Amino acid sequence: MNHAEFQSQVDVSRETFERLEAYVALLTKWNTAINLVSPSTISQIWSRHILDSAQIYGLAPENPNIWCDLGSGGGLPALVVSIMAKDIRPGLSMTCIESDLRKATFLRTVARELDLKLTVRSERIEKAEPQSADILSARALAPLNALCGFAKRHLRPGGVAIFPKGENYRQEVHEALENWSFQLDTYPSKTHPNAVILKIGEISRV
Ligand SMILES: C[S@@+](CC[C@H](N)C(=O)[O-])C[C@H]1O[C@@H](n2cnc3c(N)ncnc32)[C@H](O)[C@@H]1O
Repeated sequence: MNHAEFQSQVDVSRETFERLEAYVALLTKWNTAINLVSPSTISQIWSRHILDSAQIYGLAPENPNIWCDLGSGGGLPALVVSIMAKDIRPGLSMTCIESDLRKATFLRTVARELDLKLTVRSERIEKAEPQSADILSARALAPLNALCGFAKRHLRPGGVAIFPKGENYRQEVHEALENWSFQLDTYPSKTHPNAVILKIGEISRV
């Protein structure tokens, strides 16, 4: 995908697009050794992964300071968000919690090469020190019920969680509401016809 094609979907500067290209090159290179994304999706990496993550950034409230991404894997959406924020929200600091040591090394390598304000905690989400994040994200990590428990630990009061979900999201919301109450906004995904992005706040146990 070139800058003009990407720009037609998400408004980013040429410098930001070039950083995204550098990230895609590293992800593609490392993916031969570590399974960061499914190898079958590498040929559609821009639509399946980069645009999919970029739309999460687009739903973030104005001026967050602390963004925490859980189960970051190969950096989706954490690295995409961090790259997009670099010039326009320089105050944003990203923390990734990723227990797999090799993936954590990849995240740190990209952050260093692209000079991103990003910290990696290679530990379990359940054990990591509470992050008091303004925004929490998690892509392809766990059912919503479990994500609400993670959010309770790592989101500050008044913070917002952004979770992309597949077509079974209604069932996940139904199950989560047995244990949690929350405020929910649902946005259609721009990259998958039946997928959505859930934006959740005011999470508390029922
Ligand atoms: C399916 S991958 C998704 C990765 C990335 N978010 C994406 O969308 O491509 C889930 C990731 O979460 C990490 N993970 C799963 N459970 C975890 C836990 N309890 N604490 C920390 N990391 C965890 C795994 O190591 C894996 O890298």
